[in-house]
Amino acid sequence: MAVEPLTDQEIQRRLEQLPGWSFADDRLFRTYVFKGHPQAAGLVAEIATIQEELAHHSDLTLGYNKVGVTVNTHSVGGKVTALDFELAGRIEEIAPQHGARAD
Ligand SMILES: C[C@H](O)[C@H](O)[C@H]1CNC2=NC(N)=NC(=O)C2=N1
Repeated sequence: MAVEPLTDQEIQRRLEQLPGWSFADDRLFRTYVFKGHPQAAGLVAEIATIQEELAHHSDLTLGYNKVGVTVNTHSVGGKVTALDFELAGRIEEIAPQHGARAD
């Protein structure tokens, strides 16, 4: 499957379906906040599994009770593609199960 950078217009359209996610500097990003560290780390572990399944990987930061997710597509020079939205959507589906809330 050929993957191509999305236009800014298409990115904005897709972002409307992903509350909490932002776009800047050719990246999609979001921060989740948790009750404590085990919950935050649990989300990171499940994201890692999804990323292996999709063969698409975000940059993750794990703090005490926060997880930061940043993603773009390296193979097109670091632009946002449909693959980034697919990963973001998958993360949104599972984050509530870890007690995630908005930053
Ligand atoms: C071979 C492997 O699927 C590729 O290197 C994948 C791995 N994960 C990736 N992740 C991201 N974010 N962008 C990529 O282009 C990418 N490429």
